[in-house]
Amino acid sequence: MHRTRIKICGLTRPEDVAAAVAAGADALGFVFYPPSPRHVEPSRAGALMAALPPFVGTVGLFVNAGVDEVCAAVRQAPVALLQFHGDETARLCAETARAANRPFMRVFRVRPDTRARELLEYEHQYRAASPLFSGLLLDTYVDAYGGAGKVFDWSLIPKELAPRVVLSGGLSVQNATEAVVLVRPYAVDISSGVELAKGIKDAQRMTAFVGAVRLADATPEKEHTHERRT
Ligand SMILES: O=C(O)c1ccccc1NCC(=O)[C@H](O)[C@H](O)COP(=O)(O)O
Repeated sequence: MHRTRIKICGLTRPEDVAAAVAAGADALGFVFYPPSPRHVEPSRAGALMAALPPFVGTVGLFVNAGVDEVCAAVRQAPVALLQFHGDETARLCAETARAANRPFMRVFRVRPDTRARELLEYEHQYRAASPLFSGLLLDTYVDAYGGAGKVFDWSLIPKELAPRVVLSGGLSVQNATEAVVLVRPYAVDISSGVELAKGIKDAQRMTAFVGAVRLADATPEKEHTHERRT
């Protein structure tokens, strides 16, 4: 049985970090994008991370940050993985990841007219650009950069790509089981769906979300009702 990994993103408070870990999150995300209401200073994120037990992954989310900015952030908050959520080119991701000495995830923001082939080519492009590329995170395209709680059409994800992707965008306690049963992604990522307010997480919703994903993991494989495009 596949165990879908779970990342909870946009943590800003020690009590939320503790609750996310208690809920069973595999990884925690810290938003290093000052305009975001979920922004944390790297020094604060470093302090939040210092309280973590072993085997909990940490991710630093950046939007169009410069190489120096990313390197300075990871010195204060030694996240295990970078997440590039803006318009960073493959070359810039490769250069930044090398300078920061960290693997990275690239975000693709899916639009209604995104084609399956485009997703596969995008993944290929980033994989070819750097050995530090660790995978694609699929989020929903919105005019702002993210954490908007909007779902995209999961049937756009090619079947061969699904087991490698991190699925995000508008996931919630209500839709998590369906999303995981339909897509069978490597991992899921949630932020606004487990919030009381922006940057303030809800312990009960985090626990319920993890439970909804585990329910999907335990649900036997069946024919996908969504037709996958190629
Ligand atoms: O959270 C933000 O404020 C944010 C700002 C800029 C870029 C990305 C941002 N968040 C992305 C995420 O938290 C997740 O990776 C993911 O997109 C899930 O978001 P949600 O739809 O709210 O669950």
